[in-house]
Amino acid sequence: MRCAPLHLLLAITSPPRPGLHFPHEWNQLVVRIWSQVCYSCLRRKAGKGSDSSGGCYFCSDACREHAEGFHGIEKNVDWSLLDDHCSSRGLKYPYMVKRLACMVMSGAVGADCLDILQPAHLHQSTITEMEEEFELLDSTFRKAGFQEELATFFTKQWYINVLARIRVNAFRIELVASSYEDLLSSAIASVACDASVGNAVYMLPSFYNHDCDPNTHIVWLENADAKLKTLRDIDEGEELRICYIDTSMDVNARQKILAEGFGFQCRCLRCLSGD
Ligand SMILES: C[S@@+](CC[C@H](N)C(=O)[O-])C[C@H]1O[C@@H](n2cnc3c(N)ncnc32)[C@H](O)[C@@H]1O
Repeated sequence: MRCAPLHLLLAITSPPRPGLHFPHEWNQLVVRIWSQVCYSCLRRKAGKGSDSSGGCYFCSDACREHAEGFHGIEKNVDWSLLDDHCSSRGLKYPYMVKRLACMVMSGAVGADCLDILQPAHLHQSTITEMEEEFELLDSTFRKAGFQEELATFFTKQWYINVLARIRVNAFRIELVASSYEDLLSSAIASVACDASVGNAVYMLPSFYNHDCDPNTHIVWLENADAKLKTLRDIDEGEELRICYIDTSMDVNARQKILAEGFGFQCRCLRCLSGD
């Protein structure tokens, strides 16, 4: 998790303040977890709505068009083995690699589109797990007849490289409820799927470093469009930093989570002062 949960309360009780806006089109990858949100942009389904695209809800024609290429591939594949694998282990990121592979096959993005992002440092045991996941995804695609489309890019190394970048740079998206009914639905969803409606990798926000006393935070109100808001006045030239974890923990707990979850030793001023 990369943003402190505090933003949920702030956003409900105060009107949105102007901030830097990262529109949905800037996302390389958005994957939903909760089915009650738009397949493409993660906007919450209004009322009962209708699933008119093979059980998938799209909030607008624009979203349907945006997803046309990768959805066209995804709906022709039997994902049950991957679903079993991920749900039994609580994994979400393999779904992002799967989505990226479908986007590459449909020509929406290049296979190297995430290469600019910093990868996670991986232990050999993690690489072995990723190799097994690759085999599973590869055979799933092949069973569905996508051999030719995979041939140009889909290798074990590609899978590991992409997943290593997603692990460090993906945001967990929690949408703010806009009505009491929504709030109830969110509560149910949070029990069922860990409060998040999806995950996304954004290009520019991936370059923000972490700080245990951040000067900005990222919020989502309606969909996967992200806003960067300041938490205090920012001096000219000051680096914008967000927090990747819950910063209410003590320095040892924070360092442990950042080392184990993100693979780095935090060198922010708060940590350096031992606070
Ligand atoms: C999402 S990336 C941030 C952008 C990255 N610095 C870059 O140049 O692309 C996260 C990585 O940045 C580095 N990083 C971020 N915040 C840090 C901090 N407070 N202390 C030390 N390293 C940090 C770590 O290597 C971490 O894995």
